[in-house]
Amino acid sequence: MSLQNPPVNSLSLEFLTDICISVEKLEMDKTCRGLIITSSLPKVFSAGLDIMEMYGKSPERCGEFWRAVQEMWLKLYGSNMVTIAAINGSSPAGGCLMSMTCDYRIMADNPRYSIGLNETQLGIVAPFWFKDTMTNTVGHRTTELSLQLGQMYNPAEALKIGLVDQLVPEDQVSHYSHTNHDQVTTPDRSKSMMRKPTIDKLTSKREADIQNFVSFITKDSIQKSIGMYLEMLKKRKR
Ligand SMILES: CC/C=C\C/C=C/CCC/C=C/CC(=O)SCCNC(=O)CCNC(=O)[C@H](O)C(C)(C)COP(=O)(O)OP(=O)(O)OC[C@H]1O[C@@H](n2cnc3c(N)ncnc32)[C@H](O)[C@@H]1OP(=O)(O)O
Repeated sequence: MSLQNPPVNSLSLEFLTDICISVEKLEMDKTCRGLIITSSLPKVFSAGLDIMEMYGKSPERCGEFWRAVQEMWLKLYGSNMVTIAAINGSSPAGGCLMSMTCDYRIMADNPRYSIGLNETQLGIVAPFWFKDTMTNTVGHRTTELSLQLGQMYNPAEALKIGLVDQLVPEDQVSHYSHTNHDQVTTPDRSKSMMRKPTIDKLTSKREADIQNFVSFITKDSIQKSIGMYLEMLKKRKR
């Protein structure tokens, strides 16, 4: 599955819905042995959630958006397929979350790229299931530090903390993803055993999580922070 939503593969409601439909189709295809997620765009795996979906939108729309974010996570984290993230560009926030849902992460060894949960930099708190996914990937202490600082990691740092499993030359990300994938032929039942408690936690609190998101994101102070962050993104470009 090659992500293609220019300019930066931001995860809008529409794009998330497309991703969920694609994953669902693959999940039902008995001939499909697994999934490699990568990006068709240069330099960016995914810029994370589409910030415009969280800025100036109605509570109803925000709720619909958040349900789609949850759905993407539930489908990928709970997938019966062997999943590999072939991270061929930067992957902040929701992009990092998406790659952490996979069984294995291969990243292009380009020091210009970065990956991490940077929500704190936007003035927002990472939701509990983002935090749980990171804890399951890199451990409690690293997650605590990482979330408090909104830390982004270059590939070498990401490998060191275990946020990615392997670094490869930029032009060989696809090759290594397929080679690794071929070595794992059957999805292991230990995957669902390890992930079930985290998945059950969100499933049981799904509606409350949507309500929390909507009331948090529509607050004037949070809208102001997001607006300032958007301005900063645009200025940085010039
Ligand atoms: C009680 C509490 C309960 C619940 C809590 C609720 C919680 C809220 C949780 C919300 C969770 C959020 C997770 C997220 O994913 S938020 C998104 C975070 N993403 C980022 O911060 C990424 C920002 N982008 C970048 O760093 C760079 O763009 C990137 C490195 C990805 C690529 O750099 P490049 O130089 O190639 O491109 P740019 O010139 O920067 O960008 C091109 C245009 O794209 C726009 N852009 C970038 N990122 C986004 C985005 N995520 N959403 C929307 N638009 C984005 C950027 O502004 C440029 O636009 P133009 O200037 O061309 O118009």
